[in-house]
Amino acid sequence: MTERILVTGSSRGIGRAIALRLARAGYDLTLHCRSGRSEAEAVAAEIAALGRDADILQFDVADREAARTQLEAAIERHGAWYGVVCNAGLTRDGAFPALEGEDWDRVLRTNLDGFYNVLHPLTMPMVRRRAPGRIVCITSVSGLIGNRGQVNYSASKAGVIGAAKALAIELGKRRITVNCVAPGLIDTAMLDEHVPVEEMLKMIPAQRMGTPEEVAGLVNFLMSEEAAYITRQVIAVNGGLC
Ligand SMILES: NC(=O)C1=CN([C@@H]2O[C@H](COP(=O)(O)OP(=O)(O)OC[C@H]3O[C@@H](n4cnc5c(N)ncnc54)[C@H](O)[C@@H]3O)[C@@H](O)[C@H]2O)C=CC1
Ligand SMILES: CC(C)c1ccc(C(=O)O)c(O)c1O
Repeated sequence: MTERILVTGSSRGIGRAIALRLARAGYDLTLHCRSGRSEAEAVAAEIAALGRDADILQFDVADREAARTQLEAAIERHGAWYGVVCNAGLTRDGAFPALEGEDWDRVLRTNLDGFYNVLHPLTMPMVRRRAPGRIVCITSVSGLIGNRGQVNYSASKAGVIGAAKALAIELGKRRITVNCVAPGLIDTAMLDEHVPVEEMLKMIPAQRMGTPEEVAGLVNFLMSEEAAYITRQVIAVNGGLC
């Protein structure tokens, strides 16, 4: 049977590129969105045109109950996933003195709690498959070195890196790898208006933004059999930014 991979936040941007890349590599997909149902359906149609299957889940990753209910129901339908890409995430940028509690909470609830809310219901079913598995978390250069105006976001992504490294230890013996991909500045429609793109370009040796497809290529490799001995790592895709 074809292996199936869940990609959260795959209706657009980096998540969409990852889903399409994985479909081209021969996997079936579970797409996921919060509100962009019609965009997710368009991605599913592209995947069907590639000859692969795609179903769609819709929930807020910050909503623990909704995530568990939907994920457990999907496992009932098609069994545990071979792979999971925790990609859904958001920014609410602002200089720290001006950062509202709401901006802190929203970013931490989505990016860090989302790790628990999505992966906790899936991990034991993955273990019970008694087969290799793959977990990839999309973090950020912000989680590695911090970034001005992103105290909340940097904390959330650094938290995910710590969580992923710990989970990699717990799952290592089960042949389930857990890695982080840390993109730098990637050209998506949703780059926060506060991100000083021109300033950042000066610090990037490659002198350009990355593309979602360049992130997707690495995720595809980490999903492959060839990557079985790579776990507990954070791999950057950032044009040399750090
Ligand atoms: N664009 C960039 O320069 C960089 C992006 N990243 C990370 O890459 C990932 C994807 O980002 P992009 O594609 O650029 O952004 P995007 O905004 O285009 O895509 C994010 C996706 O996550 C979903 N999402 C956000 N909050 C959600 C929630 N509470 N529940 C369910 N889904 C939710 C959105 O609906 C969207 O589909 C994020 O984790 C982001 O932090 C990391 C480094 C750089
Ligand atoms: C500082 C990093 C490169 C960054 C910048 C902007 C966004 C965004 O607006 O989504 C990110 O997610 C980042 O990780």
